[in-house]
Amino acid sequence: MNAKTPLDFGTAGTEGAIKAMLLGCGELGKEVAIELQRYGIEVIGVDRYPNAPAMQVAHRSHVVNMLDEAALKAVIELEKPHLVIPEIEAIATQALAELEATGINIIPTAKATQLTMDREGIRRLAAEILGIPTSPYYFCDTLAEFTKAIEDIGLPCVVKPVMSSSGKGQSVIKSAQQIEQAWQYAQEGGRAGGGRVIVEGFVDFDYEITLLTISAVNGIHYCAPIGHRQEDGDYRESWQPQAMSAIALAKSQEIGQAVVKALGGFGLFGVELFIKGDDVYFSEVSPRPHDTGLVTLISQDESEFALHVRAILGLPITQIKQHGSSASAVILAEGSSDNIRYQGVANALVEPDTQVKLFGKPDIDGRRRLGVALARDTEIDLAIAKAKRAAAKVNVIT
Ligand SMILES: Nc1ncnc2c1ncn2[C@@H]1O[C@H](COP(=O)(O)OP(=O)(O)OP(=O)(O)O)[C@@H](O)[C@H]1O
Ligand SMILES: NCC(=O)N[C@@H]1O[C@H](COP(=O)([O-])[O-])[C@@H](O)[C@H]1O
Ligand SMILES: [Mg+2]
Repeated sequence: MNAKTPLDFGTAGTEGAIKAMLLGCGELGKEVAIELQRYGIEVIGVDRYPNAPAMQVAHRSHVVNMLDEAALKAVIELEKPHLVIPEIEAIATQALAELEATGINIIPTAKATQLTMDREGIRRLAAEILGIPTSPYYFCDTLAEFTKAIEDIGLPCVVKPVMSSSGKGQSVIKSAQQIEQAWQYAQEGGRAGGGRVIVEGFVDFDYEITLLTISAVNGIHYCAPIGHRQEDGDYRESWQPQAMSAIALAKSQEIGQAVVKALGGFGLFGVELFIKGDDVYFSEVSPRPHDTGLVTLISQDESEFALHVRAILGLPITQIKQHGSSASAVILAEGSSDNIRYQGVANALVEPDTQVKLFGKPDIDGRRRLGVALARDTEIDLAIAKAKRAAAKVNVIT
């Protein structure tokens, strides 16, 4: 497994099993759990609610508030996993740092989980320590500081709570009249309640990508760039490969390499970049598989989930085979139900090179991503259109 602590592969459920604990059991963790099991790893799922997608695949699971340091430590001490694999950002990362110091292997490293949980940590690392281009930015604690920062940066600009994800509390400010409202919204959208926000200059990019970058025992590897479209802070469609100039791709890979090396450890990272002409701006990074990378379930011989597992088990990565123009389109639903059903799945699969994945989320209250449609075609535009057609045919009954 990890090059530092090589272990023999064992068999789940027996004495010599390698045990992996997933902190977060959503759709991304579910695919990681499946890939772990393909190597005979014993998988323990942990999330805030029962019957989460990866729990349905894991050997056993625990319902724990992962922001509660004591509760998180207790479940890790109880199970004594060889590998702790964070799947979400909202975790008591201080506890992970303490556990790492006692020899537990936190994927990719406790430092990576700490720096990426807080926008300030990762932004200062990238821009101020590594010297990577980013949007201009300020961190603010009060409305007065916020107003001053916006004057400096200029409009339009983007505000985000430092601790948030999936667009929560995030808004684009286009006129001075929106400043107070945006401040309020950011105060309500933070994971840890109100507090510090980041104000960023708006990057008028041509397109944005996720560069899946893998740090493995035999070096750094990249997947083909993934383009994506975001709406209300969440991705709607992603595609691979995104066409890019050779210069922009080389710059993107250089940034990916610098960031993952600074965060350390083995695993796959989702490096989010904005591209304008040949210029590349770093936005943020997930030290784990990325939602836009769901497209790799159809676009590559080994998905981002399989590659993450390969890397964290200390296995080499040789080649990553890409199957050509591919796309994913999310199946988003709205409603309130604890008996979600799906109609039209057969109809969604009538076209060749189309797949549907239903995550198995046990309930919905508001809007939630419940599945994804995947497609391949001869051109990117055709693949995106095909994936969207398939997603639209799945009718969610709440
Ligand atoms: N400075 C910026 N300029 C232009 N667009 C931006 C900027 N910051 C964010 N965006 C847009 O908003 C999207 C979401 O931003 P970001 O990734 O920072 O939010 P998030 O809450 O971390 O989302 P997720 O958890 O889904 O990654 C980006 O993918 C991009 O489309
Ligand atoms: N952008 C981060 C992301 O995609 N995270 C994925 O969504 C799940 C939470 O879904 P939920 O909000 O429906 O419970 C997480 O567990 C992870 O798999
Ligand atoms: Mg993002």
